[in-house]
Amino acid sequence: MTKLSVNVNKIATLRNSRGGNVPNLVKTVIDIEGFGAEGITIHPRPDERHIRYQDARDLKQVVSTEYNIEGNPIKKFIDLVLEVKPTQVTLVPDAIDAITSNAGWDTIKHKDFLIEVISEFKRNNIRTSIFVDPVSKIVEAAANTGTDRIELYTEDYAKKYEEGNQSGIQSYIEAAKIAEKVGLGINAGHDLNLDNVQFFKENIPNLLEVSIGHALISESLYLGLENLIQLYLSKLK
Ligand SMILES: CC(=O)[C@@H](O)[C@H](O)COP(=O)(O)O
Ligand SMILES: NCC(=O)COP(=O)(O)O
Repeated sequence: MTKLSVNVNKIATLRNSRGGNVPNLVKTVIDIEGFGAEGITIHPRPDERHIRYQDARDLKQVVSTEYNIEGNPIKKFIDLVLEVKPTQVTLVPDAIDAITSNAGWDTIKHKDFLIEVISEFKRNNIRTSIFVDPVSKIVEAAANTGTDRIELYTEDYAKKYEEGNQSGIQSYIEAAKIAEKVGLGINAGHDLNLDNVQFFKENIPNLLEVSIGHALISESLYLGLENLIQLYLSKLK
């Protein structure tokens, strides 16, 4: 069973674009869970361009499924996560000016740092996951950090799948086998969508969770527009 965790960064992006509180992030999250999602993911960035640190606190009051907070473990982020105490923290090595996450951890080079941060979260009973590329030696070394899980960075898979190249899954299959061997749980995310998620799941049977945001929110616009246009037309008759 693979859990679907909905990343709601883009709901916050839309809200922030106008000021005010439309769409209402808290209400949207309650509804997303009501519609069956099994988790909520947020990725507060230091400039708070979408999720604000206060959103992370507000959502803690309403999330009733798995609450996953992703981000680069700078001090401000670590303090926030220790205060909010989500179900899971996912550590991502984001550059400060990154438009979106674009690389996984080097678990060999940053082993000592990761051990230190992960042990602090685990002392506080927060499950940990680290964002990694599907590279055998990186996944193997992830086990030395003490993390509970890895999140496989799926942009490369998604890009190749869109080009019709299904062999992009191979490195993920290898990575998943190694993760299982060294006792790590497996999550996945980035650019997963309605077209590519099933093939990924079918090939990674021990996949515990996917977090999906950008495509899912975009798809919800496309899938909702026809209905909504009819509703507006009926008001304007
Ligand atoms: C780690 C990851 O792949 C996602 O959290 C992604 O980076 C979403 O962040 P943005 O919504 O800021 O692009
Ligand atoms: N961890 C990945 C995530 O939360 C969502 O990434 P994306 O679907 O917005 O690319």
